[in-house]
Amino acid sequence: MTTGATVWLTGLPSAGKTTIAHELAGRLRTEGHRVEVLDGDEIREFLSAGLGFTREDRHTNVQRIGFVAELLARNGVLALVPVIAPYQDSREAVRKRHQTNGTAYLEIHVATPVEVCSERDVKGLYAKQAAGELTGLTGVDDPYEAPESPDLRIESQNQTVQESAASVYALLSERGLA
Ligand SMILES: Nc1ncnc2c1ncn2[C@@H]1O[C@H](COP(=O)(O)OS(=O)(=O)O)[C@@H](OP(=O)(O)O)[C@H]1O
Ligand SMILES: Nc1ncnc2c1ncn2[C@@H]1O[C@H](COP(=O)(O)OP(=O)(O)O)[C@@H](O)[C@H]1O
Repeated sequence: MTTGATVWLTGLPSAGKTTIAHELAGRLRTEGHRVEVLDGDEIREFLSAGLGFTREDRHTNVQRIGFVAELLARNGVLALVPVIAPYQDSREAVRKRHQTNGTAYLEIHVATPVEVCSERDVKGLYAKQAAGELTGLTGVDDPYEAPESPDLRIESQNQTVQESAASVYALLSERGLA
């Protein structure tokens, strides 16, 4: 069985987490790795149905995803997790769960500045917030606690999608995980 790992991509809405995860997943699958992308939106439709965006609900969401990712990773899957995870203590709890089980865990900060994210505005959330139709948007009127020492920081505004995905791939390779 190949070695699994959780690769958590944290960052603001529209930072590029999902795009990088899918680009990387394609490359890893081509090479024969077993890969799952635990997409935030999908998880919220099923595993976390009914949860909102309060601090408590976001924490619960992140712990559930961390639990599933660890199970997958422990069984040889590369679990790619493009989920905001705005709170340091939530992310730390997920890291600890992996550590306790001896499962590899990488934290990638997709550190695209909020100005760039709000211009990309893939889902129109920044526009909605600006129009007063939405409150509690991460990075605008809700907290985002940036990781202090992630395993990798990606400045997606200065790179192509392929370059960003390649930098995560390089890290996995360096750690003997790809
Ligand atoms: N208020 C608010 N704040 C932040 N994000 C919001 C909000 N409302 C809806 N969304 C959309 O929900 C998507 C999934 O969020 P996550 O599960 O990744 O968030 S969290 O970790 O539980 O905070 C998240 O997906 P991404 O854009 O892919 O990051 C958002 O598009
Ligand atoms: N280097 C890059 N990495 C990732 N996305 C990028 C990059 N450069 C531009 N983009 C664009 O930014 C947008 C990011 O959207 P998405 O991946 O849905 O963000 P998130 O999942 O963080 O909300 C996409 O339209 C993508 O094509």
